[in-house]
Amino acid sequence: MTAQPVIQAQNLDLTFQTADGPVHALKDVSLDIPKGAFVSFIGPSGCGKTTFLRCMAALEHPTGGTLTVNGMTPDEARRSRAYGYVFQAAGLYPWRTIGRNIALPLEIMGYARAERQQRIARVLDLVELSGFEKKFPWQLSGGMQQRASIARALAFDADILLMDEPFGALDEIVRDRLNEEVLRLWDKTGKTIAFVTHSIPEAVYLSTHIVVMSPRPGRITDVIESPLPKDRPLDIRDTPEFIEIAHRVREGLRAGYDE
Ligand SMILES: Nc1ncnc2c1ncn2[C@@H]1O[C@H](COP(=O)(O)OP(=O)(O)OP(=O)(O)O)[C@@H](O)[C@H]1O
Repeated sequence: MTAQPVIQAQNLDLTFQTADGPVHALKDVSLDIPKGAFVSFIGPSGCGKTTFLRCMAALEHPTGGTLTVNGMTPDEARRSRAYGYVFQAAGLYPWRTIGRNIALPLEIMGYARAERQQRIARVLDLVELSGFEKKFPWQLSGGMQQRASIARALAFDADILLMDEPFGALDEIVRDRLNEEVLRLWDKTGKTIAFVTHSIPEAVYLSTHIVVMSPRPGRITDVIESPLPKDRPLDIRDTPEFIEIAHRVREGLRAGYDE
């Protein structure tokens, strides 16, 4: 990885203290994420993918090692709104319209009304939800709600987007479409994206870098730099190059299980 890292983890360690004893969630995790990369984290349940993402967002605090986000501590990065965060569930407030859901972080940050309106229109256009501003979340399909939640994360124009299994709950056809849309969005905006998934095809289709993790304790076992071109139609998944990368990811996951 040659470009200046936007996220840099060195020997990161995190142990949760629980009633049942310590849980070693991350062990000796070192990773550089270059600017503009699309990095997927894949690994079995409990290997620390979400915990790692939450560390980047300053929602968890490592018990060892160092982590910088845009050259700052995660706490500083959070205060300077360096990232947007998209959760597993869309997490929209049901009593607010889509527009007012997107407006909420902008209101908290003190943007004036005209600026808020401009930004809402721009991000709704980016996720192809123009015209849905006045709808309530329950009037939208699951996929549309997830797009609205991405729009909310994009509204304050952070350089980094942290996405925790955003499409896990959706059917495959909708997921395919949203995968295409996220790639288009990434290409258009040049953001750095860290993306957690359980799906090998999703990880391979989306990423410039695939980080394979293994559990107990959670650590990185492989980082695969994708040779696939940036322009990726969905049927790239049938090419030998794609299948070869998927195979390497699967082998990495299997190795983690066998240890
Ligand atoms: N707040 C917490 N307190 C105690 N243990 C935790 C906490 N958060 C996570 N863990 C534990 O840390 C480990 C890693 O959890 P994490 O949610 O990061 O895994 P994951 O790879 O994202 O899993 P999944 O794919 O199921 O979402 C697990 O053993 C989990 O039980």
